[in-house]
Amino acid sequence: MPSKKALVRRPSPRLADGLVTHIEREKVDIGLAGEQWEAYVEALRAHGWETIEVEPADDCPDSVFVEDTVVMFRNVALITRPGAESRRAETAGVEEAVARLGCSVNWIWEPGTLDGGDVLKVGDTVYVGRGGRTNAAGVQQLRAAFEPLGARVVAVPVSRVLHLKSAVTALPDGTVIGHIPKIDRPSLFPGFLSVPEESGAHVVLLGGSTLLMAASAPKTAELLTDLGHTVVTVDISEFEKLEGCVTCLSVRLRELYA
Ligand SMILES: NC(=O)NCCC[C@H](N)C(=O)O
Repeated sequence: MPSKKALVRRPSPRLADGLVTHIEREKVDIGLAGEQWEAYVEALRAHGWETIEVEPADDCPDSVFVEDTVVMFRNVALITRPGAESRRAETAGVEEAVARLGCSVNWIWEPGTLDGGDVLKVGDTVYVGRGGRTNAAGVQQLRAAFEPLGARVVAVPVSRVLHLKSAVTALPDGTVIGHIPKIDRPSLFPGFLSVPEESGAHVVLLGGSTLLMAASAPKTAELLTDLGHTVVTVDISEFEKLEGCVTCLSVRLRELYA
């Protein structure tokens, strides 16, 4: 039976100092962020996910965005080397957490850089965004780690947003969804559905046809509901101010070998 475990990481008290690259900095309400994080974790739990808290990294403002620090393929955890130097200290605690879960651990090495937010898995196809955070060496190392396990790694350019998954994610049937103005090459994705809002491009697959989405994309929620999906929404406004989205607040572990 597939495991439904998800890694999450409590926000740092320094969250408000998190990086912003493609948007204007706005004041983050740290108290509200904490409440929104609890509600996000509760939404995962309510849909059958066992959440595992990675040791907090209070000195790392962006540590709540745990998805960027590790990429899973089957039972292999590829610990990243984040493109932003200020985020590199985040990986140690995550490495410990995945090792404890029995994952086989592999690493991105210098000069490679790669953020988990740049990796979108659709079945055995692994799309990797080559952009501001992930470099060519990082893409090569991802290929070397996952292609021998049966992955087909497809590199795609990303220039308009922080990460590939800021622009596109995928529905349970494999359809890639995205907001066209934010995508460099929509034609690279077979089975593409355009959505009306930028944050509508971000879905977490909770199981079956249930999707977790940000409350900031009501038109897309309506569109996806009309296509027969069940949409669960959470308000993540404080994380969106730091270019975070629903995907980056957890790492879903579906194929643990245990
Ligand atoms: N995967 C993601 O979408 N991560 C969001 C990271 C946001 C953080 N402020 C950063 O710039 O690294």
